[in-house]
Amino acid sequence: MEITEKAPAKINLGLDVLGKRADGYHELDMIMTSVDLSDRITVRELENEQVIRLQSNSSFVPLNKKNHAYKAAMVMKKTFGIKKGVEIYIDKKTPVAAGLAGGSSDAAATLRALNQLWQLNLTTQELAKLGEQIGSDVPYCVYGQTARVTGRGEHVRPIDNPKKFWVILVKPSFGVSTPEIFRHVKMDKIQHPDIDALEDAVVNSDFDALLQNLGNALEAVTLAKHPLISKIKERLLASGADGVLMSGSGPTVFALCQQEKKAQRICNSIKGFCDEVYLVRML
Ligand SMILES: C[C@@](CO)(OP(=O)(O)O)[C@H](O)COP(=O)(O)OP(=O)(O)OC[C@H]1O[C@@H](n2ccc(N)nc2=O)[C@H](O)[C@@H]1O
Ligand SMILES: Nc1ncnc2c1ncn2[C@@H]1O[C@H](COP(=O)(O)OP(=O)(O)O)[C@@H](O)[C@H]1O
Repeated sequence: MEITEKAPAKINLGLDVLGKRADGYHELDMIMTSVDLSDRITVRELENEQVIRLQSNSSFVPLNKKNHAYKAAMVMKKTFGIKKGVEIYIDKKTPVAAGLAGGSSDAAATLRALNQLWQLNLTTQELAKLGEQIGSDVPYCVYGQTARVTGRGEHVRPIDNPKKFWVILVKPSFGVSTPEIFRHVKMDKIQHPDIDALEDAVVNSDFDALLQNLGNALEAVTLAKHPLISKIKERLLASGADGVLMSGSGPTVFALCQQEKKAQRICNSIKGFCDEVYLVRML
């Protein structure tokens, strides 16, 4: 038997850093949303073998136990004492180390797929709880859609039926290490976005208020190391984008648009400036 699950990329419409915790992680307050740029995870039972075997079309993902999909399978096997082997194929579409949670989403999709393959009947909440062992973004990726996410990333409150916008993703050619960006956070320098106001804007489908309240406390930290991100933001604004922001710890920048034609125009004009540009929609 073989099961395929989609692993959509996420963007952070808002990200606030509230403080550093005793365990070294940071307390966050975020509004996250998934977009229709997705990897595909296919799991297949291996006969007479207990191993977790990984394959991918991408040379950018580790094909070993460091892979988030591998970790997800290992957590499932250990937690439920499963003695079966599995082959996991990662069809990679989301750029790696981009602030789009590609690896976390692969882990979440692997949890969902193995839940079916091994007939475990786990709920979304139970899968998200298992996801905490793999990475901070995995619980959100188990839920997907749009959500307010707090704590280290383990508290996920879905926001129902938000209005869907067009999203232009612009990924510079370099990647960014999330731990390194968090290491450079100085709490007394952080600019705090208003995440309550942002949630109200999302709930009320108020596009103007949404644009006013887009904000990412990590943006200034990553910008200081990578000035090209500022240039991309300027270019997007000059091309007519209404609101632009860096996603997560970066370096991907996104722009939001209500109309497809305008989004297409902005997308075309930024393509000459940056190689990796995607026109997608909120899920
Ligand atoms: C910043 C965010 C925002 O959505 O996204 P990305 O930029 O990675 O996509 C996430 O919080 C990233 O989540 P994830 O990439 O799963 O992080 P983890 O693997 O758990 O942690 C990697 C490292 O980031 C730091 N970290 C992560 C989460 C958090 N709440 N506080 C932290 O300080 C820690 O140094 C940790 O060792
Ligand atoms: N399935 C996977 N897909 C992408 N990256 C992975 C995966 N498994 C492990 N990684 C590693 O995780 C790191 C972060 O990758 P990714 O999840 O794409 O970034 P981000 O958290 O910035 O969105 C990379 O260094 C990569 O080597």
